Amino acid sequence: MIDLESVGVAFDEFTAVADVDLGIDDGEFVTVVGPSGCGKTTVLRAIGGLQEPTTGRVTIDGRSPSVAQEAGDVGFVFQQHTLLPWKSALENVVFLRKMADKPPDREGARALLETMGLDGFEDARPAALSGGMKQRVAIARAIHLGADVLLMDEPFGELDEITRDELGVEIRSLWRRERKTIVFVTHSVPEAVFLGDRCVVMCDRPGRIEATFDIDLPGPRDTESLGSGAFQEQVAAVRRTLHESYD
Ligand SMILES: Nc1ncnc2c1ncn2[C@@H]1O[C@H](COP(=O)(O)OP(=O)(O)OP(=O)(O)O)[C@@H](O)[C@H]1O
Repeated sequence: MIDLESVGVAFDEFTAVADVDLGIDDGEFVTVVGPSGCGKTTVLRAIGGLQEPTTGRVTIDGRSPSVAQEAGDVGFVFQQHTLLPWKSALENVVFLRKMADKPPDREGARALLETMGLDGFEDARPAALSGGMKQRVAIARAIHLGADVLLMDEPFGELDEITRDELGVEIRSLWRRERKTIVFVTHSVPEAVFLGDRCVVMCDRPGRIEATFDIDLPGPRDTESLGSGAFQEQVAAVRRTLHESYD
């Protein structure tokens, strides 16, 4: 369980985030959407122990985020893939486990790369991979770490729309299989609705939670559901909230 209690973050005189209260259950897929600068990354960094809150507190299973992170229980996937350029795809996936002092599992890493559609690219260096493939490696690395909590900051932000949609479907099926807790930050309302079981809408000045939506879409989520009426209605409701916050 991730718990944010009255979390505020200020940078000198500037309040980036104020009064964020949010509880995230184990195994939940939560998306955070809002305009640029509303504090989404700051909240994610506070959850991951990369940003100390100025007020309030964050706990992960009762521990401070930095303790959870050092134990290898929190994995990150950023917009920029952050792979090591001199290591192969496979080595990039396995090395974080080494850093976290977890037992090596090369076969597990290989199988994960295969699941992510990277069969045959295990020995390729990042420079030889497309943007989408690099992000697949970064996601495989975070999952292979064995972390229960995955924090994702616009991981598909630099990808074309079709690759985004496909990776969205893949990340949902990985999540269903692995039952990780995922917190996923995005600018894109359709992406937030498609991926999340719960969508947290943030607004700015100062950054805060404006509303939370339970996303209920019938049937499995695949690229077909992007055209469904239920999906469009949920997207419209989130958009309305974002626009109203500007009035
Ligand atoms: N280290 C920092 N020092 C000073 N100000 C910062 C720092 N980090 C973030 N900010 C400010 O805090 C606010 C929130 O930033 P943050 O990156 O969390 O927003 P965001 O919603 O993730 O934006 P984007 O979608 O553009 O990535 C912004 O106004 C930003 O300029």
